[in-house]
Amino acid sequence: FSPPTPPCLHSPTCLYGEFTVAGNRKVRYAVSLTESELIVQRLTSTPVGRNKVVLSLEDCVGCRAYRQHDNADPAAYLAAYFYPLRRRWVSSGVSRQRVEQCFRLAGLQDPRANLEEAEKWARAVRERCARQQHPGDGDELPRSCRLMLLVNPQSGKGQALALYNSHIQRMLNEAGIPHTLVITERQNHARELMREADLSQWDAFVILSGDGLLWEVINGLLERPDWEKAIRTPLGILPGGSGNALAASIHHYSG
Ligand SMILES: Nc1ncnc2c1ncn2[C@@H]1O[C@H](COP(=O)(O)OP(=O)(O)OP(=O)(O)O)[C@@H](O)[C@H]1O
Repeated sequence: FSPPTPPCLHSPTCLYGEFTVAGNRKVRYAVSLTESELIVQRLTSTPVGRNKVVLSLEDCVGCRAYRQHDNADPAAYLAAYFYPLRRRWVSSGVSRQRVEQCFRLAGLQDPRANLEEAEKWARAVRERCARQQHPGDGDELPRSCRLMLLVNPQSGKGQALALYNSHIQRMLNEAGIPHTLVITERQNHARELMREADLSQWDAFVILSGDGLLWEVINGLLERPDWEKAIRTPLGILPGGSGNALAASIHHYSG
């Protein structure tokens, strides 16, 4: 194939391909991957200004290649998941909105060759995402993270578990982050878990709750004999409580 003339506003194209999308095999798209962006251009004529989408790899949480369970179809699929800041309504503030790009690769008759091509793309997108999001890490990718996600089903109006089912589980899967879900059963449950956890098994603890559960996690870690090392374990908080003051401040200051 011969890539189209690279758009001068973007960095050089690293990968180029022409694919259809999962739901419509008639319309073809030119897909270009640069060091910092995924550029998707519709090849079939379309209303002016709506034929090109530029997605920043800084907003990409994950990318994967897969085949569907249809032996008659040799195609492979490439899915990339983005959460760019967008305005939902003209008058509203910006918030992160989910954008999924899913392409169908069926250039060859051999299903394995199509899958290999999709995997090559997925690896290339993930590597560039890592470089954009963690510029200091050189070419080395961070190893996959083993996460314990603690959810307090009682926090706030009792919506934390629903939030996990509707958003968080999907986002972690899209990001390729294996996680163990722990639903706290009572007051001080999280604190006891942190006192006893084998920290060699975990890379991070994330709390989906209000301030109270994080308070328990921190206290549990500080009550361990190895507290000085334990308290360095990365902690995260996703707002699932009523006030969420701590989550709001941390996310505000971290941008
Ligand atoms: N299954 C459970 N049943 C009852 N209480 C629980 C359970 N799991 C955790 N808890 C306790 O609930 C307390 C309050 O939780 P959390 O801070 O998450 O919610 P919240 O008070 O509604 O939120 P916010 O702090 O934002 O107002 C925690 O200190 C924790 O000990």
